[in-house]
Amino acid sequence: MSCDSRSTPQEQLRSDKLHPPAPPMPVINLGHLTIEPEARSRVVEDIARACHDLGYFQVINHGISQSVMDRAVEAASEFFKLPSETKQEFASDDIRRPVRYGTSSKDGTRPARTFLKHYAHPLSEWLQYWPEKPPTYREDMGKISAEVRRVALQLMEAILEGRGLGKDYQHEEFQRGLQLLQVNCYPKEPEGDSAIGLAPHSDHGFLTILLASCSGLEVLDRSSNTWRVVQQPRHALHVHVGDYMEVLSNGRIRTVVHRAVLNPGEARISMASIHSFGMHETVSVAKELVDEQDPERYKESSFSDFLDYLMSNADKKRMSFLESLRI
Ligand SMILES: O=C(O)CCC(=O)C(=O)O
Ligand SMILES: [Fe+2]
Repeated sequence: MSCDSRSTPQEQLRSDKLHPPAPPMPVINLGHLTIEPEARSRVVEDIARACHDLGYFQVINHGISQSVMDRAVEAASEFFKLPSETKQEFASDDIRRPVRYGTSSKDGTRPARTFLKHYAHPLSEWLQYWPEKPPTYREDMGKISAEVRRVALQLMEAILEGRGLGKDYQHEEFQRGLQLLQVNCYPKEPEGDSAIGLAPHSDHGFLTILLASCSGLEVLDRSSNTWRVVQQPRHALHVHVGDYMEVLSNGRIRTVVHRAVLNPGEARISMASIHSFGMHETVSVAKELVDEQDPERYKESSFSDFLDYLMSNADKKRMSFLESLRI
C-alpha cells in the first residue's frame, strides 16, 4: 500500500453528507460478460467508463456464492477472536514475511485496526503458512481467494479490452501474478468519537476486490475532493483500481485513494484482495498508449521494488511509491 495523502481531506468525516451527492455507484452485472458479444461489449464499455471516471465500481452476479462469502468473513472473524498469544505468533515488522499480523492505533492505546496479511496465489505455495486456527481458516479463505482471483482476472481482461489493448494483453504475467489478501478487523466506533480505522492510501496492485461485513469504506471523490461512503449491498463486491493500473494505462486510469472509518453499529471485518504481477515481474507503461503527445509518464518497477521502497521509506513517507515512479 502506498500513502497518498497530499491533498486528501483527512479531517473530514462522512463529508459527503454535506456536499452534493456523488454520482451513482456503477453496478456491473458480471454475468453479462460471458454471454453474447453485444452484451459483453456493453459491459466492457461500462467498466471502462467507471475506471476512467471514478476508478471504482461494484460487481454483482460474480459467481461467488453467498455461503462462500459468509464463511470467509466468519473464518476471519474467528481468527481475530483467538487469544492474543496465538495471533502474536504471526506478528512481524518484516514486510516480506508470507503471513503477517499486526495492529495499528490512532492514539497509541486503542487499536483502530488489526490485520492479517498473506499471499494467496499460487495457493499451493502459500497455504502451508496460513493460520491453522480456527480450523476452518485455510479451507474457507482458500475457497474465497480462488474465486476472487477468477473475478479479478475476468475484470482485468475486460479493462484491458476497454482500453483498446485487447483482453489477452500480458496474459501470462497476469496468470502468474500475485494475490495478496489483507484481512482487516476494526472495532465498533467508540461513542461520541468518530474514528479512522485505516488512513487514506491507495493500493499498490492493478485491482483490489473488497468484501466487507458492513459499511466503513470511503473513497475519495475526485470531482468534489470529498469522502464518499461506500454502501456495499450484501452480495456485491467492491472493486477499485490501484497504482499499477495508473502506471500501465499511462495515467488514463487513476489510482483510487480510500480509507476505512469505524462503523458506529458493529465491529467490522473486511478482506481486500490485491492483484498484481509476480514478485520480480516489472510493470511498465503500455507502449501502445505512448506517443509524441503522450509520452511515458511512469518508470517501470516490480512488487519487490515496492516492498524495498516501503522498507527504506518506512518512517519518512514523504512520497508515495506511485509518486516516486512519476517521470
Ligand atoms: O477495510 C476497508 O474497507 C479497506 C481496507 C483497505 O483499504 C486495505 O486493506 O488496503
Ligand atoms: Fe486499501
